[in-house]
Amino acid sequence: MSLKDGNAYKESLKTLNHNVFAFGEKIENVVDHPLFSPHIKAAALTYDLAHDPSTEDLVTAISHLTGKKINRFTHIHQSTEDLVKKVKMLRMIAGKTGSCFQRCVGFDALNATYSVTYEMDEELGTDYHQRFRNYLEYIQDNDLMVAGAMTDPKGDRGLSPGNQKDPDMYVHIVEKNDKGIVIRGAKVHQTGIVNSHEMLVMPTIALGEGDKAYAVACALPTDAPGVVHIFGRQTNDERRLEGGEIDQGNAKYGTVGGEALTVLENVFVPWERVFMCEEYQFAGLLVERFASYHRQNYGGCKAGVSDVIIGATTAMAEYNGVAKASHVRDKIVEMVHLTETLYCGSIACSCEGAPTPSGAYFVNPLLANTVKQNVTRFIYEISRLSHDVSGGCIATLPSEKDLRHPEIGKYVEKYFKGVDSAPAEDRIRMARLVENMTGGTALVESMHGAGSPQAQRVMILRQANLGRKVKLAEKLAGIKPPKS
Ligand SMILES: Cc1cc2nc3c(=O)[nH]c(=O)nc-3n(C[C@H](O)[C@H](O)[C@H](O)COP(=O)(O)OP(=O)(O)OC[C@H]3O[C@@H](n4cnc5c(N)ncnc54)[C@H](O)[C@@H]3O)c2cc1C
Repeated sequence: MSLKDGNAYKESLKTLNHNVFAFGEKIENVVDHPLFSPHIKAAALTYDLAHDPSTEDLVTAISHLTGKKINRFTHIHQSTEDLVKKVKMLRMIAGKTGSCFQRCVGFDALNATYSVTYEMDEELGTDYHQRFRNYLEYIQDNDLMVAGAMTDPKGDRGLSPGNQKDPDMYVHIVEKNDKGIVIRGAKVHQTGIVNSHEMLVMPTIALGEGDKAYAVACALPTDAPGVVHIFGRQTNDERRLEGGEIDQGNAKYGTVGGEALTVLENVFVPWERVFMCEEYQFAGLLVERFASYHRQNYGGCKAGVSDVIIGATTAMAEYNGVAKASHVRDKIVEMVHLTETLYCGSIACSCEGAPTPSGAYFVNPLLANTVKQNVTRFIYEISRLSHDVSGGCIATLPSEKDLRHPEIGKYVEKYFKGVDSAPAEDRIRMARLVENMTGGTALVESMHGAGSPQAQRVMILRQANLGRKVKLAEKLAGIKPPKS
């Protein structure tokens, strides 16, 4: 099958029979629904750009399984060049959407599961890797969008999965039979899942022997029987239902990815789609590998999003007549500096990547975790600077309906005008874009997406090799190692 374009992707979603709820209603057609369509357009762009001669080098790759041209979002990294191209692709697409286009989670889940199943088989004599390769070929050949389903609801965070009062707080295996397994529980914050074809389930945390029922990795269609998706609310999402476009800020592509709570109510998964079944010893490795790939992304996509925020902030400074003020220029420089620092980290962790035993390339995990740690701070600072320069109107503007109103529209236009050369509507549109990209849901994604800050600090400490650093210091200080 050939590479899908955006339209073919959207049409393919219409054939899904999935169980999606939003605002207390069952949604029959997510593709044409105003709540979902911005997210779907963002994902569709990842399909269209594979056909654009100016972007196809980044957005396509050659499958190492089949030798066919595939969408990069279904590719297994074969070199550090592939890792670098991933980051460049994410920045390029985010610059066009100004929001999340959702496909990196599944991309990272595919890469992590690929290498970890290989290592499991080597150590345990299982046959998960070949199963996974068959699944991957199916995904690549049909150019499918895969959601990466890691995060469990977790209930009481102070208790392990098996000690929760409600066992469903982590996805677990409730039955094994000759045909497959039955799983139960839920995954939360699932980016793009209502417009994905498949979901790849992974454990959330490292597990001990007592929790082996929770050691499960498997793939299932998003419309499998027993799967229910409950779409999450976002800041100002009801503006999509009002008609008009200015008040949405980014009417075409929305905010963040469109996340859902996905309930798995006794879902059957055939053995050919099961890639971990009780091998608790490998849960931690799968989590860490996925997390590092995912943290690599953030200096790519967030740099692309920041490019748009910097552009919007610069434009606001011009509309306000303050673009030449030295403090404003300095704040814009700081925004650029923070953005490029994020990008440097993502490029560096890619260049410093190395092959895993499976042959798939993995990022440098210390640098990848450092990037994501920076994102939890820098995007907040970039947004703060944007708020500073743009002015209070990003929080107080009247609605588009007031702007268009026959009686009072003239006042909105008159009193929200800045410099004479720019129409008031341009200033209002840009202010709404800043509002959309720098507040609420958009900010929280930078904090918790790909794991909360402490999760990165744990990985940073583990990777930091403090012993080597102590030895460097001891040598210079003239401290002799103890005689053995
Ligand atoms: C916009 C967005 C998109 C996302 N997309 C996806 C996705 O596509 N797929 C997916 O699988 N996940 C996704 N996530 C989930 C993301 O990985 C989680 O939000 C993140 O791992 C944090 O988990 P949590 O939200 O349950 O917060 P919590 O784990 O509750 O964290 C809250 C605080 O509690 C602390 N904490 C948690 N547990 C402990 C503990 N045991 N001891 C001490 N402190 C603790 C944390 O460090 C943090 O400071 C997404 C999240 C967001 C916000």
